[in-house]
Amino acid sequence: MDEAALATHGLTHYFNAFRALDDVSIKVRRGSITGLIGPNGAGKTTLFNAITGGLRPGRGKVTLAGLDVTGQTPDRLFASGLGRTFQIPRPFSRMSVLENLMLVPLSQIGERLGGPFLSRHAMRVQECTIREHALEVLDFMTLAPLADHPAGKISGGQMKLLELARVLMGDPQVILLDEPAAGVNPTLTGTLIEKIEELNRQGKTFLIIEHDMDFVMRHCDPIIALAQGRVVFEGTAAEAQADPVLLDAYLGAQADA
Ligand SMILES: Nc1ncnc2c1ncn2[C@@H]1O[C@H](COP(=O)(O)OP(=O)(O)OP(=O)(O)O)[C@@H](O)[C@H]1O
Repeated sequence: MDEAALATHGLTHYFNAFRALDDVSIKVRRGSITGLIGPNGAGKTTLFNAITGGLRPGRGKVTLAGLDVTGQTPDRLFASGLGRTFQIPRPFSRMSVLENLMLVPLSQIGERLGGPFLSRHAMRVQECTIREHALEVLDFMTLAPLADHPAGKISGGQMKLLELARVLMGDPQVILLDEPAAGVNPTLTGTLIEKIEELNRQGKTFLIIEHDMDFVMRHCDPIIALAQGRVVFEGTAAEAQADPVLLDAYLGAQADA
């Protein structure tokens, strides 16, 4: 059986004449917490967009558990078990934290539960089920006390937890996180890491873009580095710290910043 929960095969993408992705082939091992690093502009978010359907790659293929999913819409991919969060959280700010979670399955899981032909009674039962599930997810993410708060009024760190909670509503097997620790205080980062590791123990696979090297070195294995749209390194944290190409391409660039 293919070990890769997710893989890209020769992904190449141009923005006009600029090559943002250059023949990117990566394998995200089932059950891993894989880190994706690289200097600003390396192509990390473009790679996430090409994987999760926000961008149709010019060339190459994306496979999810061995199945070709290249160019599928984000909604379809989410329904197939691939979830992602964004660098800048995008909650519906006037809705409550709980409502933000309940919206996810109405457009996703709800369709699987019976589509538009449900009776009123069945719809009420479905809404209760979704509400219970949302409350469980909020509890797991330590957000239950904020359930009735407007999502726009919670802290940046809590929004990152909410993003992951929204993704968990779909129970995806593979989760992509775009800079989960950016702008998050150390306490909430600790909570986030604890939850990622717990979900990983339950079998979920993660691919995480992160600039916080401490986070990456401690919690990600393997680590993949991109520079100028190309994969320049893949290995363990210890190998990353000793790799001259990586030091030059990334850690050096960071030191210059
Ligand atoms: N829609 C677009 N149109 C044109 N150029 C783009 C577009 N999106 C990204 N780029 C360019 O592609 C390159 C890769 O950008 P990308 O956002 O993927 O990098 P990144 O590694 O995620 O950077 P960061 O760490 O700063 O988020 C950058 O030079 C960026 O300016």
